[in-house]
Amino acid sequence: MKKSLDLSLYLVTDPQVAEGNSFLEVIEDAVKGGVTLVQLREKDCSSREFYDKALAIKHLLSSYDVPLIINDRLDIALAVDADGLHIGQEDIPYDVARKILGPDKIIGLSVENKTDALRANKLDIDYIGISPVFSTPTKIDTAPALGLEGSRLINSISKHPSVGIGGIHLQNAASIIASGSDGISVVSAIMMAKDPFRAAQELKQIILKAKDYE
Ligand SMILES: Cc1ncc(COP(=O)(O)OP(=O)(O)O)c(N)n1
Ligand SMILES: Cc1nc(C(=O)O)sc1CCOP(=O)(O)O
Ligand SMILES: [Mg+2]
Repeated sequence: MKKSLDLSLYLVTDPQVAEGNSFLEVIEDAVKGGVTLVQLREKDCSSREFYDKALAIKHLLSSYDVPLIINDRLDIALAVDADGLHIGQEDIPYDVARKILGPDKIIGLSVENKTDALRANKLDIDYIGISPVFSTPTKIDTAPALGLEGSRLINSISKHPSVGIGGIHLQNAASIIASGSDGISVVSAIMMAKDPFRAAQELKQIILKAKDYE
């Protein structure tokens, strides 16, 4: 059965964490602080390392009932029986991913402009990542930043739930919800925080408050 999806606070991992913190502890603290979904994103490691990390995180998240999404790698998602896969416009096509993963897995797709959003409306995806809302040093090969206007436009034409991604932190998290998204997706605001539990807790409070105003 497909895991229920709460996009409110979506943590996308990065192997780099603040000094003194360990990768798995950051993820666990962030989940304890209110993260509702975790994506394992690895760009520079071996397949074996990716697999081992995915297995460890899956084990960790199973006690919190938080779904694990794998970035890019359909093979790893299958190998660890992850809850889903996130694909971008240059990744494996949606149809192939759905055919191999089946109807019970979560599939997320990055949407970088209006055309992507209209195409995505024809797909049975579970959410879109509005990509990027603000520019970010975390990922340098992004499409141009959409801004809040772009995020609002995409949400107005999309039939799918959405998260904003790119440059999101405590000060602008509420504006993402106000632009019509169901949640925020962050890397550095949690992975690089000295206290990831507190960072997640503060972001979550802001999101829940912003949702109350919707
Ligand atoms: C939630 C979410 N949204 C967008 C992305 C970006 O995916 P993609 O464009 O495939 O880029 P990479 O992350 O693979 O570099 C994402 N990962 N998560
Ligand atoms: C993984 C990712 N994808 C993006 C996109 O726009 O598609 S931006 C991004 C990194 C977001 O990192 P931070 O929260 O540190 O700004
Ligand atoms: Mg990708």
